[in-house]
Amino acid sequence: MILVNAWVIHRDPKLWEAPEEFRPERFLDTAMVTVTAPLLPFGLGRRRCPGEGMAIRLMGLTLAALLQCFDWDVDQCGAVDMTEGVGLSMPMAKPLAAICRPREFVKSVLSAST
Ligand code: HEM
Repeated sequence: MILVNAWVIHRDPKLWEAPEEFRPERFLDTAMVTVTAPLLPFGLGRRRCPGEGMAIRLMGLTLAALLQCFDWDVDQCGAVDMTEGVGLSMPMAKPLAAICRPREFVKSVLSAST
């Protein structure tokens, strides 16, 4: 069996500028999201994730709906601790405690539909 170490590829400074920094804006450059980019969130080859198309289409919509419909808060200090824990799916070292409250327009939409 051959296992591809995506963790190492995603942190290779020869492939990525400042790989340890969270810089989502690097993907605004469409050259970064071609099939030849060293980015493997959905795996590779014959066992590559079959849900990729669905996930790509739904992620933006889901995130936009969560931001549009709810006000979000994290714990008292207002900052998210991004320290990585240990595990196959790279959990957070300290689980995120977030509070979401429906925005006013969501409450009225929901109460109108009952
Ligand atoms: C952000 C969303 C998702 C990510 C990052 C993701 C990532 C992955 C990865 C890394 C693999 C392993 C690929 C490999 O072995 O090389 C995988 C497998 C798989 N994914 Fe996803 N996935 C996502 C969403 C989905 C969705 C929405 C579905 C189904 C509706 C799905 C269904 C599957 C299935 C069935 C496999 C196993 C494929 C096999 O072993 O042949 N995934 N996914």
